[in-house]
Amino acid sequence: MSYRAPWASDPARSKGRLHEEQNGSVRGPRDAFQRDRDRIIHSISFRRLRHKTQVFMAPDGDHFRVRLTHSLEVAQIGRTIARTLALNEDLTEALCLAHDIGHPPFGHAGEDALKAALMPSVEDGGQGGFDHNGHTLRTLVTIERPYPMWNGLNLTWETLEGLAKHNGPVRNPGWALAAADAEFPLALTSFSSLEAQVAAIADDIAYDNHDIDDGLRAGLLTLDQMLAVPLVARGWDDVRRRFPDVAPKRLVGELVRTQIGTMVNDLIAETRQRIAASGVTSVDDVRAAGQCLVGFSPEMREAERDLKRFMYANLYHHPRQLAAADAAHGIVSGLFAVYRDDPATIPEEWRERLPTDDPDRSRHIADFIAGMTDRYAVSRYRELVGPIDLPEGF
Ligand SMILES: Nc1nc2c(ncn2[C@H]2C[C@H](O)[C@@H](COP(=O)(O)OP(=O)(O)OP(=O)(O)O)O2)c(=O)[nH]1
Repeated sequence: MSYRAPWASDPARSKGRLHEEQNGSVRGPRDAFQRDRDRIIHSISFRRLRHKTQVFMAPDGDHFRVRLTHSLEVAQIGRTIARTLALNEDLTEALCLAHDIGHPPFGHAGEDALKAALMPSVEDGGQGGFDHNGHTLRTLVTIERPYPMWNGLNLTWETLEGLAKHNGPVRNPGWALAAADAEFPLALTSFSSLEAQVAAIADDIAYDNHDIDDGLRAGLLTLDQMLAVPLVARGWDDVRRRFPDVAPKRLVGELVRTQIGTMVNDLIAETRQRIAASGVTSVDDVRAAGQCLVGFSPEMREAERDLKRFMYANLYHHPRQLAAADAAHGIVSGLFAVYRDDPATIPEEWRERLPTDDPDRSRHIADFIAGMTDRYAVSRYRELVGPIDLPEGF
């Protein structure tokens, strides 16, 4: 379409889908990337994100982010950036909405437990390890089964490619990514489209900011403590100057809004400059550019790194979070051991497809566990293993 930049992804020029589709009558007016976005929204894995940990495990408070609300905030930020840069909004949105679909229950703690259960080295008898980005591809290509004729959502090459390269070009794909790439080659070593680069950085902008909001809400962070971060201190000065008579606790939302706006504006200005300087004229040029064209200015990159360092030290690794992560690790590894030692405990739908030998058997069990929501994992653990006292922070 004419309002899109020449370096934007174009659905009319998509490299297509793995399986040919002939159901033209139900296709309607949507283009390929709109259909990808809609397939993701209608998938079971997407719905399950509503009960999967972002930072706080199975949170009781209705106002804390979970993977679903995080993904929606990422999509909102991604669409704003894509529209301003005249990129394809639908592809950007599809990538934002799907980027966390491979997360197991309990976020990083659940992932660590599955990593430990599936030893990485296949040569040494391991099962190929576990990684949430690789598992996003595996979920969308193999595990989701809404169609009668093939496994997976049969998404376009551009959507799968963007998800595979969420963290940039991939030199050493893990097991799941290599398997997806073997089925539908995704040119893993080149750079991704600008839409995928936008989705990746929209992810960071969203969680950098909403985790401040949630950390304050949970009482694990204080505003005074946060002012040690230069980016936050600058935002806070700006907010206080604009609203000198408003009580500080009423201004947290304004601080988060201001900071998202500052990061988005910095990103757009820097990206415009990089695109102009690179001389790219097509999406193929973008993939061959040898660098990420979407990015923060050097000053903002440094400021954002400082913020992340602070958040790891003070929120993500807060003693209360570490205790919750320990308990979550125990739940996931406990479930893995039960299902492996006593396959009769696996629900029929998964048991009837259980491979007879390792590593396929362990992988199948990990697929089942990775799809669980936090609350489903807790309830299965209580039923199959025994009572568990969940620490504060669960
Ligand atoms: N509770 C807790 N949360 C964490 C930890 N590490 C990261 N998080 C939270 C912070 C963010 O909200 C979110 C970022 O992790 P993601 O898996 O979404 O992104 P990450 O950059 O780790 O990987 P990705 O970009 O998806 O490849 O998870 C942790 O060790 N504990």
